[in-house]
Amino acid sequence: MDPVTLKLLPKAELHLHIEGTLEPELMLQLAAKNQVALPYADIDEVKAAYQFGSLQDFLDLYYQGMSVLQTAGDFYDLTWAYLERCREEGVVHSEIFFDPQGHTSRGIGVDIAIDGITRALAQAHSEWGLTACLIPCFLRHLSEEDALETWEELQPHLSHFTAVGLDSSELGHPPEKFERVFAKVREAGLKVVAHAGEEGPASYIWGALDLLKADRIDHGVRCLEDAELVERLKAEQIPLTVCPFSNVKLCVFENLQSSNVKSLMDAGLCVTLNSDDPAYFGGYLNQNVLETAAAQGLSDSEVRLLLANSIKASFLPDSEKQRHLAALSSSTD
Ligand SMILES: Nc1ncnc2[nH]cnc12
Ligand SMILES: [Zn+2]
Repeated sequence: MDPVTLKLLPKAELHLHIEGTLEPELMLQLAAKNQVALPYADIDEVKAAYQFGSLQDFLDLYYQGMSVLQTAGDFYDLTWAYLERCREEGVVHSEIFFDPQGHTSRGIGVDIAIDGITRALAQAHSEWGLTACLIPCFLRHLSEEDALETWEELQPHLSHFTAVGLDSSELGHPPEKFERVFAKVREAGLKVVAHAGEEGPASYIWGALDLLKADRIDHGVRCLEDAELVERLKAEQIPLTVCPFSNVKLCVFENLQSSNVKSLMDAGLCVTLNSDDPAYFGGYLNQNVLETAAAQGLSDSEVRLLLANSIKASFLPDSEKQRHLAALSSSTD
Protein backbone atom coordinates (compact mmCIF):
# COMPACT_ATOMS: atom_id res chain seq x y z
CA MET A 1 0.00 0.00 0.00
CA ASP A 2 1.29 3.46 -0.77
CA PRO A 3 1.78 5.96 2.08
CA VAL A 4 -0.77 8.47 0.79
CA THR A 5 -3.53 5.86 0.67
CA LEU A 6 -2.65 4.58 4.13
CA LYS A 7 -2.73 8.10 5.54
CA LEU A 8 -6.28 8.62 4.29
CA LEU A 9 -7.68 5.40 5.77
CA PRO A 10 -9.25 5.58 9.24
CA LYS A 11 -7.33 3.58 11.81
CA ALA A 12 -6.87 3.23 15.58
CA GLU A 13 -3.72 2.82 17.63
CA LEU A 14 -4.21 0.52 20.61
CA HIS A 15 -0.71 0.04 22.03
CA LEU A 16 1.14 3.27 22.63
CA HIS A 17 3.01 4.33 25.78
CA ILE A 18 2.85 8.12 25.96
CA GLU A 19 6.24 8.20 27.74
CA GLY A 20 7.61 6.26 24.77
CA THR A 21 6.75 9.15 22.44
CA LEU A 22 9.32 11.39 24.13
CA GLU A 23 11.51 12.43 21.22
CA PRO A 24 15.18 13.23 21.96
CA GLU A 25 14.66 16.91 21.11
CA LEU A 26 11.87 17.34 23.69
CA MET A 27 13.77 15.19 26.20
CA LEU A 28 16.80 17.50 26.10
CA GLN A 29 14.66 20.62 26.08
CA LEU A 30 12.73 19.51 29.19
CA ALA A 31 15.94 18.32 30.89
CA ALA A 32 17.42 21.83 30.47
CA LYS A 33 14.22 23.56 31.59
CA ASN A 34 13.75 21.33 34.65
CA GLN A 35 17.45 20.97 35.47
CA VAL A 36 17.40 17.19 35.22
CA ALA A 37 20.83 15.65 34.58
CA LEU A 38 20.98 13.17 31.69
CA PRO A 39 24.07 11.31 30.46
CA TYR A 40 23.84 12.83 26.97
CA ALA A 41 25.59 15.91 25.57
CA ASP A 42 23.39 16.21 22.48
CA ILE A 43 20.72 14.58 20.33
CA ASP A 44 23.22 12.40 18.49
CA GLU A 45 24.35 10.90 21.79
CA VAL A 46 20.74 10.18 22.78
CA LYS A 47 20.06 8.44 19.48
CA ALA A 48 23.33 6.51 19.64
CA ALA A 49 22.28 5.10 23.03
CA TYR A 50 19.15 3.51 21.54
CA GLN A 51 20.67 0.09 20.86
CA PHE A 52 18.84 -2.51 22.89
CA GLY A 53 19.69 -6.18 23.45
CA SER A 54 16.50 -6.91 25.39
CA LEU A 55 13.33 -5.38 26.83
CA GLN A 56 15.20 -4.55 30.05
CA ASP A 57 17.93 -2.61 28.18
CA PHE A 58 15.21 -0.45 26.70
CA LEU A 59 13.27 -0.03 29.95
CA ASP A 60 16.38 1.28 31.74
CA LEU A 61 16.61 4.18 29.24
CA TYR A 62 12.85 4.63 29.07
CA TYR A 63 12.56 5.21 32.84
CA GLN A 64 15.59 7.50 32.77
CA GLY A 65 14.08 9.47 29.86
CA MET A 66 10.74 10.02 31.57
CA SER A 67 12.50 11.67 34.54
CA VAL A 68 12.48 14.96 32.57
CA LEU A 69 8.66 15.09 32.84
CA GLN A 70 8.02 17.26 35.89
CA THR A 71 5.01 19.51 35.36
CA ALA A 72 1.50 19.11 33.94
CA GLY A 73 2.68 21.35 31.08
CA ASP A 74 5.44 18.84 30.26
CA PHE A 75 2.88 16.01 30.03
CA TYR A 76 0.68 18.24 27.91
CA ASP A 77 3.53 19.05 25.48
CA LEU A 78 4.48 15.37 25.25
CA THR A 79 0.91 14.27 24.56
CA TRP A 80 0.19 17.11 22.16
CA ALA A 81 3.20 16.23 20.00
CA TYR A 82 1.93 12.63 19.70
CA LEU A 83 -1.64 13.72 18.93
CA GLU A 84 -0.43 15.99 16.14
CA ARG A 85 1.31 12.95 14.72
CA CYS A 86 -2.03 11.10 14.87
CA ARG A 87 -3.64 13.91 12.90
CA GLU A 88 -0.91 13.73 10.23
CA GLU A 89 -1.20 9.95 9.96
CA GLY A 90 -4.98 9.63 9.86
CA VAL A 91 -5.22 7.93 13.26
CA VAL A 92 -8.81 8.65 14.28
CA HIS A 93 -8.69 7.00 17.71
CA SER A 94 -5.85 6.21 20.12
CA GLU A 95 -5.78 4.19 23.34
CA ILE A 96 -2.89 5.61 25.29
CA PHE A 97 -0.94 3.93 28.10
CA PHE A 98 0.84 5.79 30.83
CA ASP A 99 2.89 4.50 33.77
CA PRO A 100 1.74 6.17 37.02
CA GLN A 101 4.44 4.43 39.09
CA GLY A 102 7.14 5.71 36.73
CA HIS A 103 6.18 9.17 37.97
CA THR A 104 5.02 8.71 41.57
CA SER A 105 8.26 6.82 42.36
CA ARG A 106 10.16 10.07 41.68
CA GLY A 107 7.75 12.37 43.48
CA ILE A 108 5.47 13.41 40.59
CA GLY A 109 1.83 12.83 41.58
CA VAL A 110 -0.62 11.01 39.31
CA ASP A 111 -2.75 14.17 39.21
CA ILE A 112 0.08 16.06 37.45
CA ALA A 113 0.43 13.46 34.70
CA ILE A 114 -3.33 13.03 34.26
CA ASP A 115 -3.97 16.79 34.18
CA GLY A 116 -1.45 17.38 31.37
CA ILE A 117 -2.38 14.33 29.31
CA THR A 118 -6.15 14.84 29.52
CA ARG A 119 -5.87 18.53 28.61
CA ALA A 120 -4.14 17.59 25.37
CA LEU A 121 -6.72 14.84 24.67
CA ALA A 122 -9.64 17.25 25.20
CA GLN A 123 -8.05 19.83 22.88
CA ALA A 124 -7.46 17.29 20.07
CA HIS A 125 -11.05 16.13 20.43
CA SER A 126 -12.44 19.65 20.18
CA GLU A 127 -10.05 20.76 17.39
CA TRP A 128 -10.33 17.82 15.00
CA GLY A 129 -12.53 15.17 16.59
CA LEU A 130 -9.81 12.70 17.57
CA THR A 131 -11.06 10.26 20.21
CA ALA A 132 -8.82 8.67 22.81
CA CYS A 133 -8.88 6.39 25.83
CA LEU A 134 -6.40 6.69 28.67
CA ILE A 135 -5.05 3.47 30.21
CA PRO A 136 -2.84 3.53 33.32
CA CYS A 137 -0.57 0.49 33.58
CA PHE A 138 0.89 -1.22 36.63
CA LEU A 139 4.63 -1.86 36.46
CA ARG A 140 5.03 -5.62 36.81
CA HIS A 141 8.61 -5.43 38.17
CA LEU A 142 7.19 -3.72 41.26
CA SER A 143 5.25 -5.51 44.01
CA GLU A 144 1.56 -6.32 44.22
CA GLU A 145 1.43 -3.99 47.23
CA ASP A 146 2.78 -1.11 45.14
CA ALA A 147 0.15 -1.81 42.46
CA LEU A 148 -2.60 -1.86 45.12
CA GLU A 149 -1.38 1.49 46.51
CA THR A 150 -1.32 2.92 42.99
CA TRP A 151 -4.86 1.68 42.42
CA GLU A 152 -5.92 3.66 45.51
CA GLU A 153 -4.14 6.79 44.20
CA LEU A 154 -5.98 6.44 40.89
CA GLN A 155 -9.44 6.34 42.52
CA PRO A 156 -10.24 10.07 42.17
CA HIS A 157 -9.42 9.86 38.45
CA LEU A 158 -11.23 6.69 37.36
CA SER A 159 -13.66 8.59 35.13
CA HIS A 160 -10.73 9.36 32.80
CA PHE A 161 -9.89 5.68 32.25
CA THR A 162 -11.35 3.00 30.01
CA ALA A 163 -9.04 0.17 31.01
CA VAL A 164 -6.02 -0.65 33.15
CA GLY A 165 -2.94 -2.40 31.78
CA LEU A 166 0.18 -4.28 32.88
CA ASP A 167 3.63 -3.54 31.46
CA SER A 168 7.39 -3.36 32.17
CA SER A 169 9.85 -6.26 32.71
CA GLU A 170 7.96 -9.40 31.75
CA LEU A 171 10.26 -12.33 32.52
CA GLY A 172 9.94 -13.43 36.15
CA HIS A 173 6.79 -11.34 36.69
CA PRO A 174 3.86 -13.52 35.60
CA PRO A 175 0.28 -12.23 35.58
CA GLU A 176 -0.68 -14.18 38.74
CA LYS A 177 1.29 -11.62 40.79
CA PHE A 178 -1.46 -9.10 39.95
CA GLU A 179 -4.61 -11.23 40.09
CA ARG A 180 -6.07 -9.42 43.12
CA VAL A 181 -5.52 -5.87 41.92
CA PHE A 182 -7.05 -6.64 38.51
CA ALA A 183 -10.10 -8.14 40.26
CA LYS A 184 -10.57 -4.67 41.77
CA VAL A 185 -10.09 -3.06 38.35
CA ARG A 186 -12.85 -5.24 36.88
CA GLU A 187 -15.14 -4.61 39.87
CA ALA A 188 -14.78 -0.89 39.09
CA GLY A 189 -16.15 -1.59 35.61
CA LEU A 190 -12.89 -1.03 33.72
CA LYS A 191 -11.51 -3.19 30.92
CA VAL A 192 -8.24 -5.07 31.33
CA VAL A 193 -5.29 -5.27 28.96
CA ALA A 194 -1.92 -6.86 29.66
CA HIS A 195 1.46 -7.16 27.99
CA ALA A 196 2.06 -10.90 27.63
CA GLY A 197 4.04 -13.15 25.35
CA GLU A 198 6.43 -10.38 24.28
CA GLU A 199 9.57 -11.83 25.90
CA GLY A 200 7.65 -14.05 28.30
CA PRO A 201 6.28 -17.51 27.47
CA ALA A 202 2.85 -18.47 26.13
CA SER A 203 1.86 -19.46 29.70
CA TYR A 204 1.84 -15.73 30.59
CA ILE A 205 -0.82 -15.20 27.89
CA TRP A 206 -2.94 -17.96 29.48
CA GLY A 207 -2.44 -16.21 32.82
CA ALA A 208 -3.46 -12.83 31.42
CA LEU A 209 -6.64 -14.38 29.99
CA ASP A 210 -7.66 -16.73 32.80
CA LEU A 211 -6.44 -14.88 35.90
CA LEU A 212 -6.56 -11.21 34.90
CA LYS A 213 -9.44 -11.75 32.44
CA ALA A 214 -7.71 -9.54 29.87
CA ASP A 215 -9.88 -8.20 27.06
CA ARG A 216 -6.83 -7.75 24.82
CA ILE A 217 -3.28 -9.04 24.83
CA ASP A 218 -0.48 -6.55 24.21
CA HIS A 219 2.13 -8.13 21.93
CA GLY A 220 1.19 -11.82 22.35
CA VAL A 221 3.54 -12.84 19.54
CA ARG A 222 4.78 -15.94 21.40
CA CYS A 223 1.27 -17.45 21.32
CA LEU A 224 2.27 -19.43 18.23
CA GLU A 225 4.34 -21.69 20.48
CA ASP A 226 1.10 -23.15 21.91
CA ALA A 227 -1.48 -24.56 19.47
CA GLU A 228 -4.21 -24.79 22.12
CA LEU A 229 -3.70 -21.13 22.99
CA VAL A 230 -3.94 -20.14 19.32
CA GLU A 231 -7.28 -22.01 19.15
CA ARG A 232 -8.55 -20.09 22.18
CA LEU A 233 -7.41 -16.69 20.84
CA LYS A 234 -8.98 -17.48 17.50
CA ALA A 235 -12.28 -18.82 18.87
CA GLU A 236 -12.75 -15.79 21.13
CA GLN A 237 -11.17 -13.34 18.65
CA ILE A 238 -9.11 -11.86 21.45
CA PRO A 239 -7.16 -9.01 19.88
CA LEU A 240 -3.37 -8.95 19.85
CA THR A 241 -1.75 -5.50 19.75
CA VAL A 242 1.41 -6.38 17.85
CA CYS A 243 4.29 -3.87 17.62
CA PRO A 244 6.65 -4.85 14.79
CA PHE A 245 9.35 -2.15 15.12
CA SER A 246 9.42 -2.72 18.88
CA ASN A 247 9.87 -6.46 18.43
CA VAL A 248 12.87 -5.93 16.15
CA LYS A 249 14.48 -3.21 18.30
CA LEU A 250 14.09 -5.40 21.42
CA CYS A 251 15.43 -8.50 19.65
CA VAL A 252 12.21 -10.53 19.84
CA PHE A 253 12.69 -11.00 16.07
CA GLU A 254 15.85 -10.42 14.07
CA ASN A 255 14.12 -8.29 11.45
CA LEU A 256 10.69 -7.46 10.02
CA GLN A 257 10.96 -10.33 7.53
CA SER A 258 11.22 -12.85 10.36
CA SER A 259 8.41 -11.27 12.41
CA ASN A 260 5.30 -13.49 12.66
CA VAL A 261 2.60 -10.94 11.72
CA LYS A 262 1.53 -12.84 8.60
CA SER A 263 1.53 -16.19 10.44
CA LEU A 264 -0.66 -14.73 13.19
CA MET A 265 -3.08 -13.41 10.56
CA ASP A 266 -3.06 -16.70 8.65
CA ALA A 267 -3.92 -18.47 11.92
CA GLY A 268 -7.17 -16.46 11.97
CA LEU A 269 -6.22 -14.21 14.89
CA CYS A 270 -7.41 -10.64 15.39
CA VAL A 271 -4.10 -8.84 14.78
CA THR A 272 -3.57 -5.09 15.06
CA LEU A 273 -0.36 -3.16 14.39
CA ASN A 274 0.93 -0.48 16.75
CA SER A 275 4.02 1.59 17.51
CA ASP A 276 4.55 0.91 21.28
CA ASP A 277 7.34 3.46 22.00
CA PRO A 278 7.88 5.18 18.66
CA ALA A 279 10.48 7.72 19.82
CA TYR A 280 12.71 4.82 20.87
CA PHE A 281 11.94 2.27 18.15
CA GLY A 282 12.32 4.34 14.99
CA GLY A 283 8.82 4.95 13.68
CA TYR A 284 5.20 5.85 14.31
CA LEU A 285 2.15 3.82 13.30
CA ASN A 286 2.07 4.28 9.53
CA GLN A 287 5.75 3.45 9.16
CA ASN A 288 5.20 0.29 11.20
CA VAL A 289 2.32 -0.67 8.90
CA LEU A 290 4.08 0.15 5.61
CA GLU A 291 7.39 -1.50 6.40
CA THR A 292 5.77 -4.56 7.98
CA ALA A 293 3.43 -4.97 5.00
CA ALA A 294 6.40 -4.82 2.62
CA ALA A 295 8.57 -7.18 4.66
CA GLN A 296 5.78 -9.70 5.26
CA GLY A 297 4.35 -9.50 1.74
CA LEU A 298 0.90 -8.35 2.91
CA SER A 299 -1.63 -7.49 0.22
CA ASP A 300 -3.58 -4.22 0.34
CA SER A 301 -6.65 -6.14 1.51
CA GLU A 302 -4.62 -7.64 4.35
CA VAL A 303 -3.50 -4.14 5.36
CA ARG A 304 -7.13 -3.04 5.30
CA LEU A 305 -8.01 -6.01 7.49
CA LEU A 306 -5.37 -4.90 10.03
CA LEU A 307 -6.90 -1.40 10.08
CA ALA A 308 -10.43 -2.78 10.42
CA ASN A 309 -9.20 -4.97 13.29
CA SER A 310 -7.79 -1.88 15.02
CA ILE A 311 -11.24 -0.28 15.01
CA LYS A 312 -13.07 -3.49 16.03
CA ALA A 313 -10.59 -4.23 18.84
CA SER A 314 -10.83 -0.70 20.26
CA PHE A 315 -12.91 0.22 23.29
CA LEU A 316 -14.99 2.68 21.24
CA PRO A 317 -18.79 2.42 21.49
CA ASP A 318 -20.30 0.20 18.75
CA SER A 319 -21.83 3.17 16.93
CA GLU A 320 -18.40 4.83 16.59
CA LYS A 321 -16.87 1.55 15.42
CA GLN A 322 -19.54 1.20 12.75
CA ARG A 323 -18.96 4.77 11.58
CA HIS A 324 -15.20 4.24 11.14
CA LEU A 325 -15.63 0.79 9.58
CA ALA A 326 -18.11 2.20 7.06
CA ALA A 327 -15.64 4.97 6.15
CA LEU A 328 -12.86 2.40 5.79
CA SER A 329 -14.83 0.09 3.53
CA SER A 330 -16.20 2.91 1.38
CA SER A 331 -12.72 4.30 0.67
CA THR A 332 -11.12 2.61 -2.30
CA ASP A 333 -7.55 3.02 -3.46
N1 LIG B 1 7.34 -2.92 24.96
C1 LIG B 1 7.12 -2.80 26.26
N2 LIG B 1 7.01 -3.90 27.02
C2 LIG B 1 6.81 -3.81 28.33
N3 LIG B 1 6.73 -2.66 28.98
C3 LIG B 1 6.84 -1.52 28.28
N4 LIG B 1 6.79 -0.24 28.67
C4 LIG B 1 6.97 0.52 27.58
N5 LIG B 1 7.13 -0.25 26.50
C5 LIG B 1 7.05 -1.54 26.91
ZN1 LIG C 1 4.11 -1.84 25.19
